[in-house]
Amino acid sequence: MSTAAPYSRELQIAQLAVQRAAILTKRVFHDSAKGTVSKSDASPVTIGDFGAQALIISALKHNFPQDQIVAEEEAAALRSDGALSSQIWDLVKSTSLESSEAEGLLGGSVPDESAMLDLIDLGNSAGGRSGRVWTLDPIDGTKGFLRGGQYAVCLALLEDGDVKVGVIGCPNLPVDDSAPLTADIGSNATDATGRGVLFSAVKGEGATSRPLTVGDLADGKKISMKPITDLASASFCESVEAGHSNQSESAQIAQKLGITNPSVRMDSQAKYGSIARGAGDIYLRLPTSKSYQEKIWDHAGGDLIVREAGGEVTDTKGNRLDFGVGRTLASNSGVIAAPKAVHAKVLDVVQEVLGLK
Ligand SMILES: Nc1ncnc2c1ncn2[C@@H]1O[C@H](COP(=O)(O)O)[C@@H](OP(=O)(O)O)[C@H]1O
Ligand SMILES: [Mg+2]
Ligand SMILES: [Mg+2]
Ligand SMILES: [Mg+2]
Repeated sequence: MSTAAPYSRELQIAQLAVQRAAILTKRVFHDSAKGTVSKSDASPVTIGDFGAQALIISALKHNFPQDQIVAEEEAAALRSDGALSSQIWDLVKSTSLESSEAEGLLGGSVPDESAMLDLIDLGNSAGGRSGRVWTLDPIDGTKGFLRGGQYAVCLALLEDGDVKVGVIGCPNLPVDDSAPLTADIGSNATDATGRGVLFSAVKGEGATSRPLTVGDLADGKKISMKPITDLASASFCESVEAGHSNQSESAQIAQKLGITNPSVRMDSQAKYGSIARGAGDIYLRLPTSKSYQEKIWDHAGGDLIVREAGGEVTDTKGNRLDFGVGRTLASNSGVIAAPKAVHAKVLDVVQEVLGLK
């Protein structure tokens, strides 16, 4: 008797749902009006974020009605702004996958505008340590999305707090896994021909990459981190936003490690995907304040994809990221992702520079 690969249905639905949402975000990306509004924390959100969240939750609800969902956005601002809501509805109702069979697997289109708002709000679960919880970032790196840099559509499944499936769609990354991490990957990297990558991982099954929008889902190629012996030639990446990660501490760390290349600054979980496929080596995210708690949707997919590609991911204290404490990584501080062979060395220098030892 043959048994299906673990989580194969969850993986397939997550990949199709991310592909469909990326069709929507790309449409918005090429539109001059992105319907940007400012959230209560002064961060931006666009009609692309809301639309992508509605489409992905619709697919999850159809396939896994019992599962909890922890998603970044909520519909409150749309319920009090009919014009914004109808702009999003125009996008959502007119975005579908080319294959009608695939559309059928996702449950087809969202019935109406009011159902769309309710779907967006289904992402309000508190998360936690028990049961199945999907975590969704419809557009990660909204600032990158707005400036024409990197962004990612991110979906992951947690079971009892442990990441089992991670899928990250990066419309602006080069398809070629060996394309080096250079500064221009971070900016003016629009989704021209040859761009758009879908990273996936299932716990214990490895990580893959494939073109985001063309070809068969089964075409994924195994990816792995670059074996690295000499840190002098390593490349490291970090946020574009200095408010999200301390860039002067990271420069000191790089110098102490003997890294000679300047950091590559790029938005979103495209950083995790890039190091997982060996285009870069190290991802540092150093806290800028004691009070900010990282969000689980900003890290769950990337954490699994990097670990399945042969990497280690911890916080600055050396602890694994704990996705089971709620909507945030309340018990962690920052992120250090690196190939297994050098992670301890990198962590040691991080702790020295941050005064943690
Ligand atoms: N002060 C802060 N410190 C760390 N991360 C922050 C932050 N303020 C916002 N963020 C998060 O940083 C994410 C982007 O990550 P990066 O800097 O790696 O591109 C944002 O995701 P969204 O763009 O989905 O809101 C947001 O959740
Ligand atoms: Mg946001
Ligand atoms: Mg995010
Ligand atoms: Mg987001």
